[in-house]
Amino acid sequence: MPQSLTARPSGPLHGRARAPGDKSMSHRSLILGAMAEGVTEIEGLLEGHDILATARAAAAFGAKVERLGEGRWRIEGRGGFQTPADVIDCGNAGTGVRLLMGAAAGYPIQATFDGDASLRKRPMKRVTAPLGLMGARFDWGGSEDRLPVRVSGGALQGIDYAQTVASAQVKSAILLAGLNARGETFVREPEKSRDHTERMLTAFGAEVKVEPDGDGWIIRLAGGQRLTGTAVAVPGDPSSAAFPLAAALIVPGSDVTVEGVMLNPLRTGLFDTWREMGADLTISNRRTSGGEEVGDVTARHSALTGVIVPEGRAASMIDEYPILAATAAFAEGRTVMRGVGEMRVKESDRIRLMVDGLRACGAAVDEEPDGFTVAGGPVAGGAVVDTAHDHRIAMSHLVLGLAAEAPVSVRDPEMIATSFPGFVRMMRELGGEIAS
Ligand SMILES: O=C(O)C1=C[C@@H](OP(=O)(O)O)[C@@H](O)[C@H](O)C1
Ligand SMILES: C=C(OP(=O)(O)O)C(=O)O
Repeated sequence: MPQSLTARPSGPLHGRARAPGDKSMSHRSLILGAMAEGVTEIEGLLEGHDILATARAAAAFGAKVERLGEGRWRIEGRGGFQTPADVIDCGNAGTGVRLLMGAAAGYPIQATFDGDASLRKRPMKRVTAPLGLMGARFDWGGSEDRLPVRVSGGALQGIDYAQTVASAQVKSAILLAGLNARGETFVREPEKSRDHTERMLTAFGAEVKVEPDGDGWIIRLAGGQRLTGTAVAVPGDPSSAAFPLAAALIVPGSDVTVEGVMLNPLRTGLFDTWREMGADLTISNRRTSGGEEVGDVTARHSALTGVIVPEGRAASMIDEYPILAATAAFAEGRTVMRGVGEMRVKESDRIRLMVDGLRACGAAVDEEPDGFTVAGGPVAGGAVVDTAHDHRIAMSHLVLGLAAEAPVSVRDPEMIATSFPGFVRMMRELGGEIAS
């Protein structure tokens, strides 16, 4: 991958593309497959770097992990994790490390987790605190709350845990640990977050009870349940599909269809928001695949209008605010995004990076502690943007550059491969001019 990539003002984007496998479900299919007894066959697995790190971790914990073909993987679990020989390096993946820590905590083993420079900056206590209450021990390698950390697991007790922020990663870590704890585990969420872990645990034979509770729900799981390997079909990732669809919305004359996009309502907040902005977005060929609703999503160039994004929608589109902000720069009026302080603790401080990048491209943006506002208008472009090695920041600015008045370059685009290795090729095939 070159040191920078440049997107040039492009003619209309046209065509059909297939969304890469969903990252959240890909991590979970490997982890549950490794925890289960027997064979799990996965198709449609995302082969991004985050997921390959989780596949290596699954093997290090004792599962037999084989790649059968493109997106086709076979995992033979041993019904438990063994102490790995080496440090578990989760690379850039918050989801990978947090879910794996939860899974590992349930077994009487020790494992040290680490990651790249970005992952080493991200908070881990949100997961280690509840797992600690369950009885797991954590020894921090450097500063508390940051990787590397050694987990000593086993002999856990179920807990009743009320989350303050709706986080699917924290919920999932607790549930995976709870599987091997004594007694019942409860997780209370203030708002609903993605429910792939609950759905997939059920597919692997566990009983998970979910009850509504205000705007959120209570998830309940009895300890001592066994998982049995199963077949998993991973549908397309709406968070990745968002990039070609966004390009179609902002480049005049475009008409792009992304096939096989997962439409779980806890993941489609961006599509709802774009529609409210006036986007011409249609869904066809709705069907069920891998226990999830999927469809083909078509976006056509649209005159967008700024909106106030409801704060309660944040969890259903938390990774999509960067690309929403890029499209908002082309809308008429202001788009207000609040209640998204979580964006500051992702692969980068995504509020700061988007504010800086959009301003460098000539957009008017206001930054707030837990959000930002983008005022739409002509986007000059003509900037070289810092990505802080964050895949979504890189892709969002490249999409923006396709519709700006002058080219936009991004530094350090190699991280795009963590979630969307085929991004540049797909954008080029659709007619987007992106080159090194
Ligand atoms: O559970 C998951 O697969 C994810 C949950 C979200 O993080 P939080 O749980 O921290 O909100 C999201 O940002 C991440 O990309 C994937
Ligand atoms: C936040 C993200 O992922 P993770 O937390 O797994 O690093 C993301 O993909 O935008």
